[in-house]
Amino acid sequence: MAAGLVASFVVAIDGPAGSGKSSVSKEVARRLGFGYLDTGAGYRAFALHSLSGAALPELLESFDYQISLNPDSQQVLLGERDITLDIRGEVAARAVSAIARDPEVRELQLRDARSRISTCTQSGIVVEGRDITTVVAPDAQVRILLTASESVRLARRGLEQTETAESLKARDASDSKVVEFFTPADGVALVDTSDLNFEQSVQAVIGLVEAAQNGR
Ligand SMILES: Nc1ncnc2c1ncn2[C@@H]1O[C@H](COP(=O)(O)OP(=O)(O)O)[C@@H](O)[C@H]1O
Ligand SMILES: Nc1ccn([C@@H]2O[C@H](COP(=O)(O)OP(=O)(O)O)[C@@H](O)[C@H]2O)c(=O)n1
Repeated sequence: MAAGLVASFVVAIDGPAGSGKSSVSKEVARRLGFGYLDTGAGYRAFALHSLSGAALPELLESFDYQISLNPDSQQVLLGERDITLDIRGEVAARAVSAIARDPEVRELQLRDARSRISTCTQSGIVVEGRDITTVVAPDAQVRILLTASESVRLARRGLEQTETAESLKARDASDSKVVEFFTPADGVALVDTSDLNFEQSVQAVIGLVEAAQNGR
């Protein structure tokens, strides 16, 4: 375990937008009875927080953020405000990559994610984002890079209609300058979901978890 992490069994999943990280991680967590942490939600919440126009030191100081670790009911709060739906919108998507480039914001999110992992009361937790396998939980028992071809990812997002193709491509391009999530780091398993349906993707991840649990 990396310093500060005490949660029992950690499944770390990284990958670009639309690869299936959130939906697959949630379902894996449900089936295994694990907690689920969407670290992108923290960056998206900070992006909405930054729209107040305050300077960065003040934004870092006043960021009051909560997220549940329950895969069946993900509630996100900024202070008293419920931003569960707002963080998925185009406004947050357009603002988030610039925010995610700032080292102080990344440090705050790193501490936040590690603290949530360490307080998870389930037997394990699935944590997904861009730098989980490399920075947040490099010593996780299972480390996976979930990918899919760009056309497949755009089609999946198109079906959801949460973000334009241009915005998603710009976000991936900007994000990949900050952290590497197209090529697996040493010891990270690559799961390409381009030709897998949802259930096959879930099974691929569960298979890797079971192999690690059985010491294979
Ligand atoms: N392997 C898959 N096959 C088909 N659809 C998938 C698969 N994985 C995810 N999806 C669908 O694609 C959409 C985007 O997935 P999502 O989990 O939000 O990706 P990410 O969190 O990586 O951005 C969702 O509607 C999800 O149900
Ligand atoms: N571990 C993480 C998670 C998200 N992020 C940033 O937060 C944004 C939103 O992440 P997300 O996981 O909600 O995005 P999707 O993959 O769901 O589209 C990303 O575009 C990155 O800018 C990050 O930098 N590091």
